[in-house]
Amino acid sequence: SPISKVPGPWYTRFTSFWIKYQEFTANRRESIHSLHKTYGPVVRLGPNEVSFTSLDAIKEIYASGGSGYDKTEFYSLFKQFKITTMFSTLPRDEHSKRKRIFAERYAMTNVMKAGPLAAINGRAAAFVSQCAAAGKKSVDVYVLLHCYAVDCVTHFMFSPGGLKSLNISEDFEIMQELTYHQSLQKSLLEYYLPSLSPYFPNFLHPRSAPKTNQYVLDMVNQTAPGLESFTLLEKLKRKETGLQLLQAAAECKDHMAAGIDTTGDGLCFLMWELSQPHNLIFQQRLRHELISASPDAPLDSLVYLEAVIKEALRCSPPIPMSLPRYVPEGGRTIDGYFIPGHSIVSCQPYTVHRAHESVFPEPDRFYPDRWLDEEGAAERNRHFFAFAVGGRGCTGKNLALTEMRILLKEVYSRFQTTVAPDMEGSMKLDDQIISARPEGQTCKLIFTSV
Ligand code: HEM
Repeated sequence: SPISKVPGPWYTRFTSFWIKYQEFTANRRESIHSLHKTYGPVVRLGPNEVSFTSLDAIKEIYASGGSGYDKTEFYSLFKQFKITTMFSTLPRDEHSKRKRIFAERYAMTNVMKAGPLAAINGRAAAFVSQCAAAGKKSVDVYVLLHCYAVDCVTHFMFSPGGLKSLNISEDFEIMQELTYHQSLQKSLLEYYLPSLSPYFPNFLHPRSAPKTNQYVLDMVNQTAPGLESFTLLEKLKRKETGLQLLQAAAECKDHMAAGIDTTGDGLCFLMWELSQPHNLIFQQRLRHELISASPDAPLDSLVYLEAVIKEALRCSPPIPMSLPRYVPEGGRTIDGYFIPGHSIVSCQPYTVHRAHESVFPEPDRFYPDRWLDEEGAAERNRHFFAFAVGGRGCTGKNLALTEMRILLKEVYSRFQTTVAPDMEGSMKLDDQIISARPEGQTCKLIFTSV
């Protein structure tokens, strides 16, 4: 195979066992990263799989023809209620039809309407009041940020039926169900051994989420009028979308899952970084900008706030792993290598953000100020891959960024955060199927009023 000419360990010419083993042991991301350090921008992961890091490869794989190459069956793992959603649709033509339904709801013009903003501001205020109430005691922001993220996304989809997991214990249980699970190996077993899956004993199946399922079905089946006009569900229930109720429910559940760990973990890594003693200087710069900005200044015009957000998502992208795609029929030449049709190709945000030292010097260092320099700004933005790119890039990007901006403004214009003395959990990236979360699933900080 022409893939045997691609650099990589000799055994990857003959077997995909090595990369599957890395996947099962939650080492796929780190292993691919170290292969790129050894072999350069193109590496062979198996007889039929290659990983890339260059901008040209990103454009070809994810943005050629608008949406890039088709997704692989890996994404079938993300079906909801056994139904294929926009995220788990593999062919790009089918995907773009489905995407048209969502585009207007996730556009900045809709996210910035008074309704969604009031909901996000309300949840940010609930977050801040819990931090203030803790006084000198530590606050586990890992928990509260997951509550914040699930509250915001459910308000966006179902208002006035959004969750209040920051305040209501039944809603808190839904957040817990979505956040605390260990399904990496179980999901991979289903993916690699689908025909055996019906015979697996119960403990080998990924944990179900009965409370979440019931909540989403209740929201979708409710017939009483009153769904706010900006909500996703209001759009999905319209006849012209052609969606059955269960399809609408599957999409909503998918967006709920897509919107909780990503935004929650992204904010958690960010606040953790800003709370390190050697990074308090960046926190001070952020606070200075927030306090001195005019109250009417749009949040996306605050350059230091943007720099902090981008730097956190660059260092610890919530979806840091390979986004696999099939090379189209006939094969394609990518970064100078001919790759046959139906081979699997991918780039992983974690490595794209670290492999180009001329664009991001000292790539492992959290250094928001790098985003302020006008020189090289275009290159940095082009290499920013946390939300992916092209037609299959993140649909919820505008919502996620708005949630992040509002929460950070509320927190850092009021408090200084520092690492709590009783913080013992590990903040190492712990890989899940495609996303990664803090290993200890806890992040204790002290909030001191300023
Ligand atoms: C910081 C927060 C977030 C990050 C870093 C992020 C990142 C990403 C990435 C990298 C992808 C592409 C995945 C792939 O191709 O395999 C993606 C897709 C997606 N994201 Fe996000 N996401 C975030 C928040 C959200 C939120 C809040 C929502 C919705 C409420 C959302 C909904 C989606 C959906 C529906 C897709 C699938 C798009 C498609 O197939 O066309 N995301 N996201």
